[in-house]
Amino acid sequence: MIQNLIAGEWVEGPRASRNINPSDTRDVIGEYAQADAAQAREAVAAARAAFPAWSQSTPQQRFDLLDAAGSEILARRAELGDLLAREEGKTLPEAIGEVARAGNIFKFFAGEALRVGGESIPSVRPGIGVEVTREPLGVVGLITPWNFPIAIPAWKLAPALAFGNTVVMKPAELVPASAWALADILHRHGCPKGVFNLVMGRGSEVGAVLLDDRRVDAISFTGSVATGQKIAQACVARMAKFQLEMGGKNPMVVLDDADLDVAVAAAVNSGYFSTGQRCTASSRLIVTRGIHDRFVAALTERLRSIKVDDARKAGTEIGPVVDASQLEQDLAYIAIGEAEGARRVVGGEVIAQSSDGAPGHYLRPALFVDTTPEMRINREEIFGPVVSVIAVRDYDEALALANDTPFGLAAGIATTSLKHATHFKRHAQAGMVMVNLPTAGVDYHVPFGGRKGSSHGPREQGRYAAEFYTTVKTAYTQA
Ligand SMILES: NC(=O)C1=CN([C@@H]2O[C@H](COP(=O)(O)OP(=O)(O)OC[C@H]3O[C@@H](n4cnc5c(N)ncnc54)[C@H](OP(=O)(O)O)[C@@H]3O)[C@@H](O)[C@H]2O)C=CC1
Ligand SMILES: O=C(O)CCC(=O)C(=O)O
Repeated sequence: MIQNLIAGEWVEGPRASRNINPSDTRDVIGEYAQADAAQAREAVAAARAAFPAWSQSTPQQRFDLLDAAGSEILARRAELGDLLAREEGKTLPEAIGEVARAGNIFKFFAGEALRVGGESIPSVRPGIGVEVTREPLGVVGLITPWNFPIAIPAWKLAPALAFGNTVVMKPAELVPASAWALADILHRHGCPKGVFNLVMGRGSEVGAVLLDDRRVDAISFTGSVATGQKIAQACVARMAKFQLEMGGKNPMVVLDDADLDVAVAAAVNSGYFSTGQRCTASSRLIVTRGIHDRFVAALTERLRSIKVDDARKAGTEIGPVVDASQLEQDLAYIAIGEAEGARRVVGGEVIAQSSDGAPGHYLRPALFVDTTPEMRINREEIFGPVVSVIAVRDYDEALALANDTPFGLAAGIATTSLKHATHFKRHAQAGMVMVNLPTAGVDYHVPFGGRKGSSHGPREQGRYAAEFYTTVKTAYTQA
């Protein structure tokens, strides 16, 4: 059994879960310990006990740990990428890219540990000095999803540690291996006992402890809206700080003046790569009528030839869906789209096996046209390779529809018009806007997050991560 890390010790769980490869469901990656509530509480106690010393550690100590972890992750990107592709099902190049992203995130926050600063501001009263400093929060609980098994843990964990917090992390049950690799790396590089604790297990059990235990000062979560709402309620009830990154129904606008190749490439990447399982995926393509037919024809042709296969096979462009229940959700939405009167022009068929005959959760990427904004497929997050096209008259109608959603994570536009690109950047109601680029696949050193129902709390990543992982103190001194 592959163990949890609690108080610097590797510990068995009362149960174990099997980590299954979605490209070949006969392939069991390993048996991973599942912590129970009692072990989760032990992990919280360990993090609490480790906090005083870690919060007083020098920036050099934190830099050294994070920098060493980053170097190892980068050096092992091919091996860890293979593991990630095997447990989650994104393609090998995507998985290796994600591992590199995680390594770079550790390096970035190693630097941030050295840069934690403050301000000295003259008081409005004579003879008084004011200092503004940032302090760690205490114990931070990290609850992470399955779709970015190493990058999301990294972008929560690295800033938490850089700013002097101790951590209990609960990765998604479906993808324990990448999170375990992070724990192993930190442990071997001398992370002090209790500073980082890994508790793999069920959200309803292990996650629930993190939400309810008063010794946990803050929660950072990425996942579904439904779970995010539960987390918000639990944190508000005991006044814990929290940060939520949830779903998206991200629009990509394609205008008549767009470069067709650029628009199709951005749509394919945004909508279908990583099997559409990204909160930044564009699942609504809002297309003006002058380019609509050409765009749909070119996109359909590209999708007909796209290679859906084993995630780790050379040449695969789209891997499997992560598991049977997500595949069921994708198929249910395809049926809903058809029942709503949308026309499926390509894809949507289950493929039972890889090209080598391995049983997996494969789905041909689906495209709906003749859709209307009020259809459920245009309002709810599907989280699979299922995309719809909405035809519009002009830019103004496109912008209005792009913003007509309860979500606000990312929004894209394909256009050669500087006027429309500039206007869209200003008026898209989203946390991230992309011009002539996919909406998914973001940089690791700049803020990440959204508005409306997509996100709550301060931004993640880049310098802005300090807003969540520190608390500000204002000190007055009479000389
Ligand atoms: N925006 C995004 O980045 C993501 C969105 N999603 C959306 O969510 C849907 C469902 O995916 P799913 O993985 O079930 O998402 P969840 O929101 O259920 O899972 C995200 C994390 O929260 C944990 N969790 C679940 N329930 C609780 C709870 N009551 N208390 C504390 N933690 C909890 C999960 O644990 P565990 O899984 O181990 O039980 C996991 O670690 C997807 O189909 C997709 O639409 C999913 C992933 C990422
Ligand atoms: O698009 C990306 O690079 C990040 C997406 C993401 O964080 C998510 O899907 O949860």
